[in-house]
Amino acid sequence: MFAARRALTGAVQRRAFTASARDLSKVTVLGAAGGIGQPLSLLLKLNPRVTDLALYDIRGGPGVAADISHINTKSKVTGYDPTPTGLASALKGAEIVLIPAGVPRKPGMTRDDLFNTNASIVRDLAKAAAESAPDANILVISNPVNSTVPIVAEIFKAKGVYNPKRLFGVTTLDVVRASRFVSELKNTDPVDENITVIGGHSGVTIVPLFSQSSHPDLVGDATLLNRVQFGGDEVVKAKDGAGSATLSMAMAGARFAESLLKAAQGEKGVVEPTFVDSPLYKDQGIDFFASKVELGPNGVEKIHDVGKLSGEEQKLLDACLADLKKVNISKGVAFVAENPGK
Ligand SMILES: NC(=O)c1ccc[n+]([C@@H]2O[C@H](COP(=O)([O-])OP(=O)(O)OC[C@H]3O[C@@H](n4cnc5c(N)ncnc54)[C@H](O)[C@@H]3O)[C@@H](O)[C@H]2O)c1
Ligand SMILES: O=C(O)C[C@H](O)C(=O)O
Repeated sequence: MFAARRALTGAVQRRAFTASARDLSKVTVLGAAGGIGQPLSLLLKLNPRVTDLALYDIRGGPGVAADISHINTKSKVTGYDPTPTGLASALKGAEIVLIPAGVPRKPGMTRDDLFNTNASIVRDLAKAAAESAPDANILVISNPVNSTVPIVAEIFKAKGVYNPKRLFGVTTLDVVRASRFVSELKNTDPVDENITVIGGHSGVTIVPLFSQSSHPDLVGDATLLNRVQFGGDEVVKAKDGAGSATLSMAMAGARFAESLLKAAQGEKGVVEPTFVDSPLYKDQGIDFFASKVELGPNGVEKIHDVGKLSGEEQKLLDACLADLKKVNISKGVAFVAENPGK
């Protein structure tokens, strides 16, 4: 009798927890007044799954929040400045933290050239997140993603709160671009194109797998491959000194956040390629890798392996792995070891 009552109470409590998790989804954007931050915040305000939107920036957070808060959707919007409690308040209770804070490229720069500035920005924001939102899903947008994600991991490890299932490098823009570029070539609707992109998020570490799409004939199309791998450069060049992709990135970031929220709210089969702490190439010393990841209430549910590749794709993957190993990941890890910050 008592056991039955305990079981019932447990079930009710679990339901209550699930219901409250469903009802309350706080999303925090760090760098919310920037080129990505503003349209990203706008898209999140339009998402009915988001109940609380916290917008933080070193300048302009409250202004963007006041503007967006007039939009007639249900969520509550709050803006934060870097006051002594601003960042912690923005983070407290967040289910998802998106980080687009940092400087963008100018023509002639690689993403790696951003490392010196963005590494410490991401490190310090990661520290704040580890302290105020240790259980949140952290979505890293700031470049170079292949190095900034390991920085966040090192900080969370140092704080004793690292959960590899809740850290994501956002590579969705590569998938979005690949689908769009293929649809242009094949005269199809881009929403029907689902191109898997694996590896990382810069140059040769971006590896689209056309052999696994409905257009295997596109394997070996060097122009298309170059456009997917260097799509970011196309935008940097066109903006001519005014920054890099912001609007398409905002859409990609909002899509990834929506996928996480859907999965957290119980939807099954939500799969997105993303750069995560991955077992796939750890034996080669590569701790982070983007492949298709099934998302769930705990973040990463299942990491898919890369599947069958064509010979050409295998060569692209080999080049990607060499770059990830040689430069990107270890650079982030070494940065935190040498510059632990305050
Ligand atoms: N992952 C991707 O696919 C992808 C795509 C596009 C851009 N990016 C990267 O996103 C980053 C942001 O790009 P952007 O175009 O929005 O740049 P931006 O300069 O327009 O905006 C950056 C914002 O970050 C803020 N900021 C700087 N330091 C901060 C800190 N310590 N705390 C909080 N906010 C801080 C700035 O005030 C600014 O509002 C860049 O590093 C860029 O390379 C990544
Ligand atoms: O290209 C950049 O520097 C920004 C971003 O990573 C992109 O792919 O557009």
